[in-house]
Amino acid sequence: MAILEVNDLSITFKQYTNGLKKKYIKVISSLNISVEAGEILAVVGASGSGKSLLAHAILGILPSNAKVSGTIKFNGEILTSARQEALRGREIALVPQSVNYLDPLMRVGKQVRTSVKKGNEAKAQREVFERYRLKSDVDKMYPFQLSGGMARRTLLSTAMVSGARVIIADEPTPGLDPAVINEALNHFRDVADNGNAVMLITHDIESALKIADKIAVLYAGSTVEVAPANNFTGNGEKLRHPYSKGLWRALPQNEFIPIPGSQPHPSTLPSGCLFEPRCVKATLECTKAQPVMRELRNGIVRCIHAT
Ligand SMILES: Nc1ncnc2c1ncn2[C@@H]1O[C@H](COP(=O)(O)OP(=O)(O)OP(=O)(O)O)[C@@H](O)[C@H]1O
Ligand code: NI
Repeated sequence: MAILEVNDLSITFKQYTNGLKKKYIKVISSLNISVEAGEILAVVGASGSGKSLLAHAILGILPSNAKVSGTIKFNGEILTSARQEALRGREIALVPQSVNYLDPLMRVGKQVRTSVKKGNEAKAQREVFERYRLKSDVDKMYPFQLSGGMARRTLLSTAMVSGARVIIADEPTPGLDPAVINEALNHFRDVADNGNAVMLITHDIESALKIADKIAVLYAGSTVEVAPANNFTGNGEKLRHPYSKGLWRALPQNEFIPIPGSQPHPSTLPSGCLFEPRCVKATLECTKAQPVMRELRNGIVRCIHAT
């Protein structure tokens, strides 16, 4: 059974334009993902595709002007806001994208110790800092005294000591040196191998492929494909969606040819398939409705033409 399951998630923001006119912007539409115990799901997609909002929706930390529909389940049970609050930091932990999430007024060693829910706090904190190469003088520092990389390693440590069943890491590694990136990736693999689930949000498909079991590709606020990691190979011939194939081929180590056009802004989404305006396979049918997610060759895809 999936530990974490997101079904048909949509998020709309209510905004006031000048003259106090209300405007609704749909930033996530009909998004589906699930992660099983023992699994790492990597979530990839361009900037603005909705990766962080997905993470914040699961944690229940969206801004108050966000309207959410669809269901999010943890351990088979619906995550209500009361449950989200009870589980946050205990059963579901976040490695936030921004280092501003550190408490500016608390020494970082203490911040990490506070996250330890079981066992010896001091021991767990020192061990995780050793793992991330943070010397003992860092324990007593305040966030403003840390470099960007040290702050990231502190955020990683905070989530890793929590003992959570689900770790959601939102771009956890930018600015870290390759040895520490590898350490963090191996640590995620260990956490998953111990029967937990990891959702790794990243721009770095290459790194994600080293450890992930499945990759979910987001486009303009929706999932277009979820595929086993080993499908990201060769020319992308094993992938199902034209966007996933394009994203894969656009990598510098592959053909390095970008997909023409750009991802639509949430305020001007196409009415049919969200990728239709840029898709070489598009037909009139594609402009009519957003395709549903369907199973195909051991993965899922949102495209009527995928084979
Ligand atoms: N509070 C908000 N109000 C209105 N729109 C928002 C808000 N927060 C995010 N958005 C919009 O929602 C979309 C998705 O944002 P999100 O931060 O989830 O993207 P992302 O995939 O995490 O991008 P990145 O890779 O740059 O971190 C973007 O178009 C963004 O402008
Ligand atoms: Ni983000």
